[in-house]
Order: sequence, then C-alpha cells, then structure tokens
Amino acid sequence: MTGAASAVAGAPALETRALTKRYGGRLALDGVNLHVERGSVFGFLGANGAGKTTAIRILLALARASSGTARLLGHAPGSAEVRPLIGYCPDVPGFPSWMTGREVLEQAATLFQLPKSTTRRRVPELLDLTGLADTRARVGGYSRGMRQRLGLAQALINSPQLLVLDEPTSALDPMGRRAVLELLTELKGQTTVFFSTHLLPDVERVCDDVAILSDGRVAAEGPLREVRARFGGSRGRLIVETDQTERLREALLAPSGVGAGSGFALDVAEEAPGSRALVVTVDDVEDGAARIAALVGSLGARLFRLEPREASLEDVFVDLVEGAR
Ligand SMILES: Nc1ncnc2c1ncn2[C@@H]1O[C@H](COP(=O)(O)OP(=O)(O)OP(=O)(O)O)[C@@H](O)[C@H]1O
Repeated sequence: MTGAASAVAGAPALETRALTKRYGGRLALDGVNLHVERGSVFGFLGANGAGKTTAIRILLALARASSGTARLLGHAPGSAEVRPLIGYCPDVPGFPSWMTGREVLEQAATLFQLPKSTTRRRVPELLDLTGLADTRARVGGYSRGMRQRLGLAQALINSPQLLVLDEPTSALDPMGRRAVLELLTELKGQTTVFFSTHLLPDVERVCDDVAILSDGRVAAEGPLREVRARFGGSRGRLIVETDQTERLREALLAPSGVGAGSGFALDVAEEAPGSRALVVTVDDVEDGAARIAALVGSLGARLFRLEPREASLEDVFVDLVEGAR
C-alpha cells in the first residue's frame, strides 16, 4: 500500500548539494545546489545542453550522480519512500497507441496500487482537469498537446506532493502551451511543481522561483523578482518614448559623430511590436539617460517618457549565459 509513505517533516520539496555529473571528460553538472520550497512552482531554466535533463534523470534515479547529493521531500532519489510521493512526465511521454486516455490512467492507478474507489474518482477528475474527458480517440490518434496533457494526468494519478516535468511545453503550439501552463497554475499551492524549460515567457508566467543553469552550473537562483533585481543590473535598459521614434532610433544606432550621444547605445529595440517606445541598452543607466535626453533635444523631438526598465528574465538570462561564455 502507498498510504504509509510521507515526506520528512520540514524537509524542502527538493534539495541538491554539489550535484556533479561527469560523462568522460565532460562535466554535464558541476556542483549544482538547488532548493525548492514546498508548494512552489519552480522553473529550472537553461539553454539546450545546459544539463537540465541530466539533473532530472538523477533526481528520478534514472542516472547516478558522479558526486554530491539529492533529496526529494527528504528522501533519496528512487527510494521506496519517495516513489509514491512524486509524479514525473518526460519531455516526450510515450503510451501504447491502442489504449484510450482513460485506460492509460487506470493502468497507472493499478501500478500505484490505488484503491478501486480512488481510481473511480481520480481518473475522471484528471481527464476533466486536462481537457481529455470528451475524447474517445485512442492515444495513437492524439495530437502532441493531448499526449503532453495525458502525460501530466498520468503524473498526477497518485496525487503527488512533488511533480517533476521535463520541458512540458517546448514541443507544443501556442494553444497547447497555454493549456499546460494554465494547468500548472491550477496546481499551485496543492503540489510542488519543478519543471525544466528553455522558454523564458513560460517561467515569467507561472513560476514563483527559478534557477538558471548555464553549462552545468547554477548561474542564478531565487524568487523570480529577486533574480531579476539582483542579476538584471549588469547592463541597464532605458525606455524612451518620443514623437519621432524612427529618427531617434537612427540617431541612437548611428556609428559615430551624428547627434549628441551616438555610439553609447548597445542595443535598441521596440518595447512592444508597433510601439513608439524604444528599449535602449546602455552600460551606465544615469549617463545613458542624460545622453538620450540630449539626443532627443538635438532632434527637436518631444519627450514623453524616459525611465529605467526593470530587467526581464530574458535580460537576466542573456546577460548571465553570455557572461559565462
Ligand atoms: N549519456 C550521455 N553521454 C555523454 N554526454 C551526455 C549524455 N547525456 C548528456 N550528455 C551531455 O551533457 C550535457 C548536458 O545535457 P542535457 O541533456 O542534460 O542538457 P539539457 O539542458 O537537458 O539540454 P536539452 O534542452 O537540449 O535537452 C550536454 O553537453 C550533453 O551532450
């Protein structure tokens, strides 16, 4: 029976200390420390090849660490205590094509030895939650998004305290991504969700906490807002809005000599598609603001807005990953 298993009191949902994985001469993970609070939605972010899948495989006891430790709800990966407490969905969940979604979930319930009454309640609940209740098709006829949602439902069958998901949205179209992200939001507070991704907007949308993995190392970790504030400062970004967007952009990007301040802008982008506000990346925010104000004046343009922009997760990510190379 699964009823006896429980988390170690006071233990975090997930913790790794100096987790290291070597493949021959290559360090896929290099001293990774993670701390995931219970009840949070935690984004494990990294570019392709950063080491996310390797870390998840170690957490699930599908691979062995070269050194370091990992604990899930206070227990060792793969231990008899931890298995009933966690749910896992790989990036490409596979199912027998002849089964229906309902049968897949019933089979998973059997594997977890759930009581029949629990299975009768839980299976339709999960089919509802994942939007698969009205589907009669066999899994072989499912779309990629439907498979991903069924994978999630399967991972939730045992009402896990910790859900581990490897790139749950990366193969999905925008509608499928939205459905999965909404699902993760619904789980907030009930189940700890730890998911890997290279999609920054997904993390910004649903995560409380984040770790950024770069070349096998944690480059930043903490609450999303703190990570943005703490690591977003290496370069500054200013928002400037005038009545002459195009002329200002040209002057900012002019290689030298044109206008009062050309040459100091490292990058110029629209704040949003079609917006007349520009986001200007500079080395020094105060100096940059003074130069932009002077430049706007010299163009005879009207200045509506000139302010520093809070770093987005993308700014942080790009700066950290570029900085590490
Ligand atoms: N079985 C293996 N043998 C040798 N090298 C491996 C093995 N598995 C992973 N690696 C290497 O370890 C590094 C980390 O890979 P990993 O798959 O963990 O990254 P990832 O962040 O999950 O990337 P992706 O998003 O592309 O899946 C990569 O350089 C990869 O080539």
